[in-house]
Amino acid sequence: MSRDLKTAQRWVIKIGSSLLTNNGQGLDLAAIEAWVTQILVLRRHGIELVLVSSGAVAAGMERLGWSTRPTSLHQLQAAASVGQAALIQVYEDFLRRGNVHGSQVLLTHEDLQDRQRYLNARSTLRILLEMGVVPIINENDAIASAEIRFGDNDTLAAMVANLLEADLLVILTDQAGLYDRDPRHDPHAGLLSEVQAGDPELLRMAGGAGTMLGSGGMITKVRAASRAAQSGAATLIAPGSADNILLRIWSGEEVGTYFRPGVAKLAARKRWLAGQLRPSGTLHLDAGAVRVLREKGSSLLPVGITASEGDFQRGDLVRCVDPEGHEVARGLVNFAQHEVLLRLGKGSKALCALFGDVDEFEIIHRDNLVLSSDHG
Ligand SMILES: Nc1ncnc2c1ncn2[C@@H]1O[C@H](COP(=O)(O)OP(=O)(O)O)[C@@H](O)[C@H]1O
Ligand SMILES: N[C@@H](CCC(=O)OP(=O)(O)O)C(=O)O
Repeated sequence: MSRDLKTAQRWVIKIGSSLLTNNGQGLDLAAIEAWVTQILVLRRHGIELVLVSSGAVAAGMERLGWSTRPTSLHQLQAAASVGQAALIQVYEDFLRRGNVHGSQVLLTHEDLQDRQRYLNARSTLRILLEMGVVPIINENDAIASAEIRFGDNDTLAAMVANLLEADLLVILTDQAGLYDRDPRHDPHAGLLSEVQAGDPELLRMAGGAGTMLGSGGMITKVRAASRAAQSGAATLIAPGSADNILLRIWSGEEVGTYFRPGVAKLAARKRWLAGQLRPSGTLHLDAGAVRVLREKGSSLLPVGITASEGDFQRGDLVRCVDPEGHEVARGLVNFAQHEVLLRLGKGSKALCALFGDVDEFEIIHRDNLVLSSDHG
């Protein structure tokens, strides 16, 4: 069966507005407690979890005593700003029961478009996961203007799944999954158990938001599944209010709609990386570096680099060539050209002597490195 979720190590879980609120009147604390309790169990099973949570506007409206959702952007932003604090507090309180910390990460579209900010967000999230923290992500509503908004959190969650190369994107919503037509409008709608991410037919089945609370509806979820598949993640759209839903997903129960990513994760990831950008520089490697890259799949360290050409910045794509000038790999650099030049050929001791306590040695991390034979 293709729903082999036991091997999924890194999950992004998106909880939608339609689920998080008590009919728009503040947050549904009992529901949040139930998800966090399951998240704590999953963590004990070694799963890394990132939450993408909506609910800031609804929580803010309650705190401010507003009974109807404002229409002006600035009022919505003000409500989100007040509510975001409440939202994080609620998650943190429940997580603390399991001795786990939550952290707040607020993103705008621009943060993930700009390569440098993209890499910074990626590094921070990775460190948080290494530390065992559960990052809780939302759109930075207070400052996001119309042009730089994600708008719905489905898109944001898919981009986070790409960013972290998650294995699984779980989109919890107020329906049992994706139906062949909107079940709110047609009682004969049939639930789809398993589909292929990126199948254009699915977009015709998916409609807009079901309630005033949600934004995006199923269309943005179906698109999110295609986007997540680009870096090899499977997506599951599942009923967030069903009992123990996250644990049932983990145990392999066939709930919700499963979107097969189509290609193997590594192949997808490599195609994604290789197709992303044009190389803006070249790193010349010595024979030892070429060997460990090829044979061990190692990260590229400064010690194996003999020369660096081009005008690249942190996050840019560069080519890596062997002593004969043949391309052996491509990857995203952690340093700009002038910083690479300072590090050329240096081992960790020399780097520490120069830069003090260094926490990032790799010029290209192995997850950001694609051997040239892999992408043809
Ligand atoms: N084909 C479909 N299958 C299931 N739900 C659909 C479909 N088309 C539209 N919808 C609507 O999408 C809604 C979920 O999206 P949305 O309201 O944005 O929720 P969320 O806040 O969880 O993102 C459902 O309540 C449903 O009415
Ligand atoms: N960022 C907004 C939520 C946006 C939103 O409603 O998205 P969705 O849950 O996809 O319908 C908030 O926290 O209120």
